[in-house]
Amino acid sequence: MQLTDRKIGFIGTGKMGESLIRGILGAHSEISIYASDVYEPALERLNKELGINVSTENASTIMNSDIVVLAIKPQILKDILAQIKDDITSDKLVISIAAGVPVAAIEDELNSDARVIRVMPNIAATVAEAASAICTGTNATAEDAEVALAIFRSLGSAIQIPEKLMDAVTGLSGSGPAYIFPVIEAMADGAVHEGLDRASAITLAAQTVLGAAKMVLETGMHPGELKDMVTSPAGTTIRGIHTLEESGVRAAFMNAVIASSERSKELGK
Ligand SMILES: NC(=O)C1=CN([C@@H]2O[C@H](COP(=O)(O)OP(=O)(O)OC[C@H]3O[C@@H](n4cnc5c(N)ncnc54)[C@H](O)[C@@H]3O)[C@@H](O)[C@H]2O)C=CC1
Ligand SMILES: O=C(O)[C@@H]1CCC=N1
Repeated sequence: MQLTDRKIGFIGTGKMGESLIRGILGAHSEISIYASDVYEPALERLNKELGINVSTENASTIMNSDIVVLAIKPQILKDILAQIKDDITSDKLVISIAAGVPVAAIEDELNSDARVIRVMPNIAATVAEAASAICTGTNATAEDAEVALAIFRSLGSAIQIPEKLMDAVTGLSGSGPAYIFPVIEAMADGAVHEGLDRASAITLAAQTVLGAAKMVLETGMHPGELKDMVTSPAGTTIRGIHTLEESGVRAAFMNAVIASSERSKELGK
């Protein structure tokens, strides 16, 4: 299966649509991308910067594409599906990235033979480091799942999961970059407090998060074991860890993931 033979269309070129387009072009510069949005200045900018085909007509994007990515807000998805229903023929694969919206709710708005896949990517697709999960709808074939996995693996990592776990993934990796950006900023703030310049502090904080993540992924070791490798008896790190534990940092992060997952469930109702 050659991804580069497929034409990919985006309905919605906001933050996530643009992130995915940039990521895909970074991985496969020769792929044909079509995109539509109601906001013309964004389309013009993307056409100028990335050379993609743009239109204010969703029907035009769909007509030109084999794969149609729905990158619009969950709250307007139903209305847009009603508008594009008859343009989505069974030869097209529909990929929805809308948080919370179940595949069945999308299928209900389209013709009965529509091939639908639901994906939860994240904003790090922009730099080909997204963490994505996919699940398939009633008519999506095994090849469709392979195509979706190939697209999202070219933007980072991607796994296939049962749909009932999509809300958990949304709370974890879909929203997760936004939990970590303030962590990087706050760690840098601490070093600025101690006299380091802002730019160096942000670079060191970000590289520290990147390096820690890479160690978890590449060594396969448990994060707790890796933490112990840094923590010398009566050293500096255990002092910092003690302070974090006193602040309830673990409960705070667990609660963030749980709250976000709950919101994803609400969006699906
Ligand atoms: N921002 C993120 O990090 C992530 C977002 N998502 C999902 O991606 C989807 C898009 O989210 P964002 O990009 O953050 O929102 P956004 O608001 O930045 O982008 C939505 C875009 O849809 C466009 N739009 C509105 N009406 C339209 C219409 N009738 N036809 C075509 N385009 C139309 C808007 O002009 C806007 O550019 C949402 O469903 C969200 O749940 C999923 C994972 C991560
Ligand atoms: O905040 C949101 O609703 C979207 C979905 C996951 C990340 N951003």
